[in-house]
Amino acid sequence: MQLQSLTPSSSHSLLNSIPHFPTRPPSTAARLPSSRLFPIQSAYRYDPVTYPNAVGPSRADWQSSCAILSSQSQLLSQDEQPPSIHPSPASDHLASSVNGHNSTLENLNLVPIANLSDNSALKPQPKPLTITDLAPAPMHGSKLRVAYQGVPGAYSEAAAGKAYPNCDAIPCDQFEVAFQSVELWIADRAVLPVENSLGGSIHRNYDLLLRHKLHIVGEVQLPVHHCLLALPGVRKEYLTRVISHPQALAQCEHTLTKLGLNVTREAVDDTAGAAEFVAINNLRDTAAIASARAAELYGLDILANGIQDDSGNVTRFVMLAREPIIPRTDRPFKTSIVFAHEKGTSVLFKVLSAFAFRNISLTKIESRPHRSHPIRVVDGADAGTAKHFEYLFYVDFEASMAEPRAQNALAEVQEFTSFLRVLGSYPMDMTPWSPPRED
Ligand SMILES: O=C(O)C(=O)Cc1ccccc1
Repeated sequence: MQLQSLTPSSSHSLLNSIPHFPTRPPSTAARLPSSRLFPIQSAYRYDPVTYPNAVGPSRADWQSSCAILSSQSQLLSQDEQPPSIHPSPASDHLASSVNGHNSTLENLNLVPIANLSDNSALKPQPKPLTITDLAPAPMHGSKLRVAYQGVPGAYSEAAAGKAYPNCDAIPCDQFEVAFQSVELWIADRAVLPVENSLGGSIHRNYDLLLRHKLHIVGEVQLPVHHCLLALPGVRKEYLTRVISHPQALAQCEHTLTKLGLNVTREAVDDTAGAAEFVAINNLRDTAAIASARAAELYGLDILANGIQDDSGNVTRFVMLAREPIIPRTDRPFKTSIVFAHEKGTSVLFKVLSAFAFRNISLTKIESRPHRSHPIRVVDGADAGTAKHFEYLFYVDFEASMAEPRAQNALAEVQEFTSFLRVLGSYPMDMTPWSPPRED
């Protein structure tokens, strides 16, 4: 995997290219003049002496820009339609490209038939689209851009690299920004941690899946190997505080006590961000729980290695895209759904029996209270009415939506529920992994 360590100039060219990206017309936010993307200074000063291995200021520029995009995009309607594959009249002037076919409206031959001259047979004809042109694929060079929440060295970045070797991993300061960078065609995929073998489900991220229209197109399971990191020369006895992502703190709770540390725990947004924070602020009383790679990037020492309470600590991440993938049956697939019903509890029993009856194994079931926020249940005309549900149920099952048994199960589920959404049908991560050896 290649890190998104953009030079200032490449960072600018990335953002300057936003108005020219898409085959599909970019949204209002993406069409902002690029000059409006750079009024904000970096949140911190990049100091190459303090962190020789850290990424440069361009990452902060990138994050600032994402933040601007994020705030701009909140002005857009929630119900904005996904951009159409055909350029709209307003964007006819834009050169567009379909997976490497550089094209304007004319040479894509999308003009009305009447505009073709009689001797059109003599004219060079456009190259026909092939099936690969229609598949969701990166629009900007051969590298997939994968947005993740956190800074370089975060586990989500490693998950992006496992799912898409050779991708450009793009750090975002919030999950919301990672989602929106895909929705706005700045990134091709977003990576989202959803559950951990020790800490359980990451509920907030399930809620995000529902608030956005992205589709799950893949999953990866990542063994997570935590380290205790501090500034060079700092000893465990000097520590009064340990900071990290709440999941990482939970996963190391017992080991921290066993190490004899008398420290307060403080939660921050991501593990590598904690390491960066210790380094930037030159904190000699604070350690971070993060990866060995974060130690290397931010110039910290590893005081203790493999401090997770369970050596079989695995986090599951899902990969999100604007378009669903076409489900197949030639390899194991998983499907994720979310459903709700206005009243009555027997619906859960009925739904589960729809799967049991067809021998479809469930790998996950999660319920989320959902009293305060109404969900818009869209009808055929895409109008929709707001409905309040007591609980939402998230279910993962081991079948592909290309299989008749899965289709029949969902047809039945639909009969019992008032709200049903397929979050995605995607290949299961079958890679074997083994816990790292404890020394
Ligand atoms: O903070 C990170 O590095 C993440 O990617 C989230 C996370 C935190 C703890 C375990 C796995 C993923």
